[in-house]
Amino acid sequence: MKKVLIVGAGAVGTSFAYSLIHKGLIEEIVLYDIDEKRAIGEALDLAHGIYFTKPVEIRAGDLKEAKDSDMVVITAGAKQKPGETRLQLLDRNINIYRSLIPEIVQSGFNGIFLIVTNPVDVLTYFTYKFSGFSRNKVIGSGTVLDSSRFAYLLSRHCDVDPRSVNAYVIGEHGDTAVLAWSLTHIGGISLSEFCPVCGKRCFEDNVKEAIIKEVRNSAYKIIEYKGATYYAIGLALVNIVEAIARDENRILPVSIVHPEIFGFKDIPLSLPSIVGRNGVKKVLQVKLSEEEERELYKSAKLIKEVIDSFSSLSLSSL
Ligand SMILES: NC(=O)C1=CN([C@@H]2O[C@H](COP(=O)(O)OP(=O)(O)OC[C@H]3O[C@@H](n4cnc5c(N)ncnc54)[C@H](O)[C@@H]3O)[C@@H](O)[C@H]2O)C=CC1
Ligand SMILES: CC(=O)C(=O)O
Repeated sequence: MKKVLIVGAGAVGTSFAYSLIHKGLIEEIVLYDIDEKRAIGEALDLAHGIYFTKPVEIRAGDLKEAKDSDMVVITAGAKQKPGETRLQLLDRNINIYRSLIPEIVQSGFNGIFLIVTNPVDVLTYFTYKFSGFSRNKVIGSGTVLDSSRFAYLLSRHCDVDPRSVNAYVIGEHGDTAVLAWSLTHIGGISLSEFCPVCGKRCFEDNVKEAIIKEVRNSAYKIIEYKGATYYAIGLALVNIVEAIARDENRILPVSIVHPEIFGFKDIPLSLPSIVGRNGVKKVLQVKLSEEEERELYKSAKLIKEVIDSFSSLSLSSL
């Protein structure tokens, strides 16, 4: 892949850029921020480190740079204050997207959007609507980060490397995120079979509930302690970009706008999906437990309600 434009050179945008320059996947990285000086300063700081990484050109630029970019990754916008939900950011961040997306499309951009700004699912939906792009080319980072948090916690409980844990969080990247225990495997063994192998019997005693709570509350805790989350999402974004750049067909729980889920039309949420050069190639039909299905329904219903309450307002300005 040749060129990536990062829109928003704040903590998330620059953590992503910092992780990306170590990979040697991209020839050119351009940082754009409404705060022009910030973008120039961050690009220079990163560029001075290229001596120690892989060859890449990194510089600041404007939105016209989208024209020949393969991907535009959008991290611009407000972040949560301590205690604030992701959905509470929508009325601020929708206005940014309403102006950014048409400008990016008008540049002639024809690549893949990767949406990161919160609430990520709802903004993935509005990017899809504002851009007119096909569903597979408008991707939200979705629950890729939540899934890595889930795998990390399981790896610590089960005393195995997180990379040997296959775990998915699906649905909303938010308070209704669904931990899909029934899809979880460790070294190819389902969790219920792994427990007796391990012998610690740690999934008795409400440990499951504690893990669900910890995954859903991770962002709140980190924001309370240090103001924002950015390193893990930066790495998660590199994982998604790598799957696209190398046409890997990697299975990732990214968010796209699904034509219909539970009878709700045009619903953005995350399900395990095959990701390659053209974005999402296929969404997997996963078999969930009844409880997980109920939780996923709740997640879809909430997203639908939020979209409906903003739709007339936001789409009328197109
Ligand atoms: N999807 C996910 O898993 C995650 C999403 N996030 C979200 O990412 C977003 C960014 O977070 P941070 O980087 O920590 O915030 P930040 O405040 O450090 O950076 C945001 C940047 O956006 C820029 N910006 C604002 N309006 C703009 C516009 N119209 N055009 C270009 N740039 C503009 C600001 O100048 C600032 O540099 C937040 O919405 C946050 O909630 C954060 C972590 C994980
Ligand atoms: C902020 C955010 O969305 C996260 O860290 O999950």
